[in-house]
Amino acid sequence: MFPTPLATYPLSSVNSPGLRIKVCGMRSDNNIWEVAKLGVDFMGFIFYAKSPRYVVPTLDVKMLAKLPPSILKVGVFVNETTPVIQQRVQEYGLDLVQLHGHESPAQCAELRAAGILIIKAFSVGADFDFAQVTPYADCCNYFLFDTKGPALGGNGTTFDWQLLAEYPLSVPYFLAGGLDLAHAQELQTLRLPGLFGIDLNSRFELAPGEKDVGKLRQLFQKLRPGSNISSV
Ligand SMILES: O=C(O)c1ccccc1N[C@@H]1O[C@H](COP(=O)(O)O)[C@@H](O)[C@H]1O
Repeated sequence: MFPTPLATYPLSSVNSPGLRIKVCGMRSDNNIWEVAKLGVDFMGFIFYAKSPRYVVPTLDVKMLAKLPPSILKVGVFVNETTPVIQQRVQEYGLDLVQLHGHESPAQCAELRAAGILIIKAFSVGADFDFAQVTPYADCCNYFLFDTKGPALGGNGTTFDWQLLAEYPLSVPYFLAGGLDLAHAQELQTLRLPGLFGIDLNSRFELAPGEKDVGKLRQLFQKLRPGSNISSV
């Protein structure tokens, strides 16, 4: 069901056999470390200068290298050039890139040919058509479905998740857009074809880029009861 990604990353490199959890928009050392202790599977860093979560001025590359390899580091880019993405991947030791703009299938293929693993994001509105996703199926490792809104990401609003009940492809995807603690119960029972993980961002913040670790812990405890969330 999940051919490319799980072949690339053995299951043992991911903490949970259930829904994978990505926490995105991390910026500061202490906060990164505290979130790491929760047992997050993917951690996202935003390399988009117009975002309030832009990471370049605050991120310590050496600190990032100390994260356990079980936490996959995702660089989030918006309409960035291939050479810049490649440079950031090398510089920060990123495991995957999340392309959150209007990147073409050709650019995804180019990055993939360079050995880079790709999460391609799509903005979902009421009129969403999976036909726009199909050309990306052969060149991306994961998809991410976010809510269409005024900003290209980080809008903090949800979309109708049942639109994904019609998902016709085999590429696994992350559910994103305004996920909050209040969704815990719904997420526990959510069954959608291809759903691989969830992406937590602005609804778990004290300030842009500063995650509320207590609130995140509550969600982890609800989604992963009985797991040791402070094992790092
Ligand atoms: O968070 C941002 O500032 C951001 C900016 C540009 C592109 C993506 C961004 N974040 C991504 O947006 C989604 C949804 O976030 P939210 O839960 O609605 O706040 C998430 O995938 C982030 O990775």
